[in-house]
Amino acid sequence: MSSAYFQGPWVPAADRALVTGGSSGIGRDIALMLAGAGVEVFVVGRRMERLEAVAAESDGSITPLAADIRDADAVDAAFTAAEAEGGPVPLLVNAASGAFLAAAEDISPGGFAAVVGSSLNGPFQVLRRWAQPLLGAGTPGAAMMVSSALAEREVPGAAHSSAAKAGLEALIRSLAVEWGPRGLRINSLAPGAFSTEGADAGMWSFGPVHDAALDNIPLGRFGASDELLGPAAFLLSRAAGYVTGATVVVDGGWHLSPHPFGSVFPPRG
Ligand SMILES: CCCCCCCCC/C=C/C(=O)SCCNC(=O)CCNC(=O)[C@H](O)C(C)(C)COP(=O)(O)OP(=O)(O)OC[C@H]1O[C@@H](n2cnc3c(N)ncnc32)[C@H](O)[C@@H]1OP(=O)(O)O
Ligand SMILES: NC(=O)C1=CN([C@@H]2O[C@H](COP(=O)(O)OP(=O)(O)OC[C@H]3O[C@@H](n4cnc5c(N)ncnc54)[C@H](OP(=O)(O)O)[C@@H]3O)[C@@H](O)[C@H]2O)C=CC1
Repeated sequence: MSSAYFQGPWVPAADRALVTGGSSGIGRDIALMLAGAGVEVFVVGRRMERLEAVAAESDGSITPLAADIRDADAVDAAFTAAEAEGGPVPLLVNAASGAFLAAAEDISPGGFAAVVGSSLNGPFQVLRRWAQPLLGAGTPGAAMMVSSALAEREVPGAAHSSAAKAGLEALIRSLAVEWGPRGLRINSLAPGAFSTEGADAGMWSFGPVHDAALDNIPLGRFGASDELLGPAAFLLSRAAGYVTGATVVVDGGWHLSPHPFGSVFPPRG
């Protein structure tokens, strides 16, 4: 995985990065890609043993830091640890998020809060804490928030998640305008269907959802991880120096489908 993604003008915009959700799936792939390009990477997630496993795959350039992004104090502690030796961390990737499929009337207040907390409130606390020292020092930086193609569309069974991700995309537009004049770029990457541990367990292993996705994705298949890494590398590189407030959708055209999930609806209970 590797520095092959960073060539020519596509060099990383900085040499230190913090990646939330870096212990699994999309965040893990991005963390390893950055480390392969010579970037010092801090990976954040709730379970330390999974973070340590990713760190062990690197040559010492990945440091694990356990935190739940819904806990502002824990987020602060993770950034403080990352900043202890090299100062503010100029590159941020927020891939951490959680969701489950459920009919809207079966989503409890606690369930709605858990999903919005990890997909909107938590990512805001991460962005805010990341930006504070950079703004204070006048150091340029670039953030890439992992959104979802479902932010743009109706998705039965994911009312909480689609609302939160749409909020996340609105948030990055506002922050791009507030912080752009002070040197920070803020963008989002919106994946469609990618097989990962978390998404397979929570979504794609549900047969009707998997089949409805395949029926409605214009390119007719799930994405391969390297098809997300290229766009991610671009947003995190100097080549994207004039790109901010943008959402790059990588979904094989799925969000353009008239009815992205057909008539599928998750079972109750
Ligand atoms: C064009 C279109 C393109 C669309 C193309 C894109 C499609 C999107 C595909 C993928 C999207 C992804 O996000 S993939 C990433 C998936 N990865 C993950 O989800 C991994 C992380 N997941 C999680 O952490 C959990 O799922 C999550 C619930 C969010 C947080 O966990 P917590 O431990 O904090 O929470 P818990 O204590 O377990 O639960 C909190 C509350 O949520 C409720 N809850 C939990 N699971 C529930 C469930 N299955 N059904 C109902 N309710 C549930 C509990 O009952 C609690 O409610 P009360 O008891 O009432 O309080
Ligand atoms: N795969 C797909 O098809 C799609 C994915 N996405 C988005 O891509 C991103 C990555 O998803 P994916 O790789 O599939 O999922 P995974 O479940 O495989 O990975 C999720 C990662 O986030 C961490 N994480 C989850 N919740 C928290 C939290 N509250 N605080 C800190 N870390 C957390 C997990 O570690 P731990 O559990 O130990 O905390 C893990 O490292 C998410 O934002 C998701 O919404 C969007 C559309 C489609």
